[in-house]
Amino acid sequence: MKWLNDFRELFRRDQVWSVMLPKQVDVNLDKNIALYIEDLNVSFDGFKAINQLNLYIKEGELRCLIGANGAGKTTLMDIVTGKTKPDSGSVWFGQNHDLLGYDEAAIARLGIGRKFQKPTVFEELSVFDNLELSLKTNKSVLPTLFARLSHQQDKRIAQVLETIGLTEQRQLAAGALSHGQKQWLEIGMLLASDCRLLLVDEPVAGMTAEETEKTAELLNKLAGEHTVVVVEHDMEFVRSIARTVTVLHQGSVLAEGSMDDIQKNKEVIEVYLGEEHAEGSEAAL
Ligand SMILES: Nc1ncnc2c1ncn2[C@@H]1O[C@H](COP(=O)(O)OP(=O)(O)OP(=O)(O)O)[C@@H](O)[C@H]1O
Repeated sequence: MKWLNDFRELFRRDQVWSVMLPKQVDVNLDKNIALYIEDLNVSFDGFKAINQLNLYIKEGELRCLIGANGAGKTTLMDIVTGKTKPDSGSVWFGQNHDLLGYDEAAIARLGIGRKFQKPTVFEELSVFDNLELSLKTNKSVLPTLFARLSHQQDKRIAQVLETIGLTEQRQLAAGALSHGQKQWLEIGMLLASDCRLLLVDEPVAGMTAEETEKTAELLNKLAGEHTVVVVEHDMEFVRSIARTVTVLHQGSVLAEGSMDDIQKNKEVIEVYLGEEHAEGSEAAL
């Protein structure tokens, strides 16, 4: 009975109809640059928080942004994610998405995700359910009503659990996780939502030494397949993950290079430790 088989196939438990799938976003990365930031300026009540800032992030790189308090790191992240609109300049994702023309939701749909310092997981829900909620599926009413997890989606969650090292905790309520595990879960939620560019704010604040080490491994693992920008104050951690470090100062890029280069940079030493340390010192950055 062919019609019965066809009917069964159509309503299979793990069936995901095309109407349920989100549209794929095309990001042109031909030039191998994920994020272009040029001549960016933002003032708050006349104070220049971002000042003629230029920054290019390569596709698949892991970049660390450092800078003293007030250097403009958070404001920069706010601009990339659409929370703050700059006074002038440009911000492009790949070569075909002018981010300044998009709102926050549209930027998230492009695959740009942010993890704030404080984890914001759904504490009552299991680790698995948190990830399921983040899957990039069509969240409009009809598909949501009929949606069931497909085999592929199940496999995707299993992959993410493996990547973030929480396979054993999959049924545990997120609220019962340690601080470090919650941070990894939140990174996993960005992965489950098919994030291509991850902006990660102070990931190791409040973590134990062991958790910090695991976080370094995780971020290193993500680079390549994802582009990762990490804002961090913990220099030890930055040294352990960064290939390229960008130092922001008064809303502009002060220096860029390997951690070794940055440590020897006279201007950076002056800014961090004051001029008296600049002479012949490789400051304890
Ligand atoms: N909405 C706002 N209104 C007024 N001033 C602001 C606003 N947002 C940021 N600023 C100011 O802009 C400057 C840059 O702030 P920002 O938070 O981007 O720095 P930061 O490098 O992230 O610092 P921190 O490491 O302390 O988080 C600061 O002097 C801050 O007070």
